[in-house]
Amino acid sequence: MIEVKNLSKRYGDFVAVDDVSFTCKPGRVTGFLGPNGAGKSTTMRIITGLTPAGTGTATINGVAYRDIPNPATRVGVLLDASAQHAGRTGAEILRLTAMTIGAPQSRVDEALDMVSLTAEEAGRRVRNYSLGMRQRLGIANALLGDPQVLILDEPANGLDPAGIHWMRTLLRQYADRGGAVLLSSHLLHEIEIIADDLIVIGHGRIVAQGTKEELLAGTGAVVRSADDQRLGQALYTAGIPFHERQDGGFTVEQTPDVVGVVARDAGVALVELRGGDGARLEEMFLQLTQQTQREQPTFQGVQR
Ligand SMILES: Nc1ncnc2c1ncn2[C@@H]1O[C@H](COP(=O)(O)OP(=O)(O)OP(=O)(O)O)[C@@H](O)[C@H]1O
Repeated sequence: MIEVKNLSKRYGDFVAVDDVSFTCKPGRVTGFLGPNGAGKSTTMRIITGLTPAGTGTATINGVAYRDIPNPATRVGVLLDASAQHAGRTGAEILRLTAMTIGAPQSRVDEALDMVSLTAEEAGRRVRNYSLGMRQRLGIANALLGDPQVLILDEPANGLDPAGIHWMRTLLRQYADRGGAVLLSSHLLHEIEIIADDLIVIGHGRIVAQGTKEELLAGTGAVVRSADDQRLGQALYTAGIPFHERQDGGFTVEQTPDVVGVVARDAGVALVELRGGDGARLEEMFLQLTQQTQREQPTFQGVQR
């Protein structure tokens, strides 16, 4: 189990991580979601002892990472898949890690198998690997010591949709055997596919956390009409809170049937009316992303 308590980190006047607390439980895949620069990597670097915390604590099974003897046998870490030695082959990198952490060499083939890298691919130099292959190699490296906890920074970067599904299966099986996984992503859709629990971070602060079902459930509605101005007026008059959506229409804090009645009474024809599954999370994430980017946000599966 990973426990982060009241973690903060400043760089000069800039607060990169601001009073962050969460736990990652065994048997669960926890997604750490936030736009670029939100503070995900900094938090993960603090958990893995690479960056000192300003205030607060981060422990793995009750112990700070730096105090764990032979940590790779307890915690598998992948923070930067591109940081692997480009001149070595994948197999060489794994053999070296196995030697360093005292894992049997037979574990190299097992790890390659787990990430579906073939013997031929493992024999190639890493400089010739695609980003997706580097991610697989990095995960194999993290799994070598048979750890109970995995910490992966943007592991789905460079994976195609089939690769993302493959990763979900791998991490699901790992969690089902009792492992705890913390993985970060700046893509809502990606994390929706892979994670059981979600922690959403923006500007260094946690803005939402809970199970995926809790966060995606939402009781609201998404509505689009032929006359949004009139519909907005009718919702306002009925005292129902709503927010304009980036892509037109509204996210409404009421059930679709109530919204339907308001629209009917106002004589507004609806183009779309559905339950707000994840709508609030999606909106919140869009806003966070927009605040941290100068250009229009574009990320797959959300922007239409
Ligand atoms: N060593 C450092 N010195 C100064 N600022 C830093 C340092 N490391 C990180 N930051 C800043 O802290 C903020 C959080 O960065 P971090 O890398 O944790 O974000 P992130 O959520 O992982 O983003 P990304 O998805 O882009 O990797 C950023 O604004 C970054 O510029």
